[in-house]
Amino acid sequence: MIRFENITAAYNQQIAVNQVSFSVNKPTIVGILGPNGAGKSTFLKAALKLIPASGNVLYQGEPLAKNQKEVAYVEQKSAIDYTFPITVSEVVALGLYPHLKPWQRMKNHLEKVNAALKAVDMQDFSNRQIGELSGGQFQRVLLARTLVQDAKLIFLDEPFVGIDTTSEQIIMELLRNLKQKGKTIFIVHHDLSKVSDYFDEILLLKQKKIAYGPVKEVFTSQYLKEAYGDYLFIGGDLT
Ligand SMILES: Nc1ncnc2c1ncn2[C@@H]1O[C@H](COP(=O)(O)OP(=O)(O)OP(=O)(O)O)[C@@H](O)[C@H]1O
Repeated sequence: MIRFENITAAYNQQIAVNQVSFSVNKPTIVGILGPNGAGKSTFLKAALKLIPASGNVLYQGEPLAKNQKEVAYVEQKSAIDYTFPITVSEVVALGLYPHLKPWQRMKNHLEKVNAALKAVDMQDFSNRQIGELSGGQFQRVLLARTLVQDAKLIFLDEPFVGIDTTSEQIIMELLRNLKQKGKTIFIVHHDLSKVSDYFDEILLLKQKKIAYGPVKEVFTSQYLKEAYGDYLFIGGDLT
């Protein structure tokens, strides 16, 4: 379904992601894990060609670039300008623009935006400025933008940083529903305690691929030691 081939990226000639290849063959929730600076965010940006990179991404056998409509990407929160004067419903509507034709009626568009806001339990905030939201509320709005886009492939960079447990549960439940509907979701994540709960498969990264596969096969002390070194302690069984 989707194949990443030799994804490589560098900053100032310093390699950040080195020849990463793997395939996902069915709707899956994929966790991208690794220590600070491992190249997790860079891998997403390189795969989506948001930064100069080499390698290929094939979706259904075709270059992903030919299927831009099927890609939704939510960047790390720190990369977003909260002071930009835009309302919640306007942010969500941005997800529709790749699909919206000029003659399509506004009403339809508003219905979709409202339905997506309802799905993330943010319907009461539609006219708020984004600068007036909490971190978790804002993350839910970004997810609503992804929902209206109706993309097959969803890439989320650290969606749970700084958000409360309720928001995290709402988002995870939504992502599981999206998987049931045939979507594949990639999540850069750093909290190792939730791995078995959240993900079907994981990519363990430390510049190069340490391992990719089902959680049971990859979330092992041997691979974790390779990625994180000797000092990692999670406690109890890993899976
Ligand atoms: N814009 C940039 N310019 C130069 N170097 C960068 C840039 N962005 C990232 N790097 C470097 O590339 C490497 C990978 O960074 P990246 O942000 O992809 O890691 P990460 O695994 O997402 O880290 P974290 O868990 O800390 O968010 C790091 O050494 C980082 O310092």
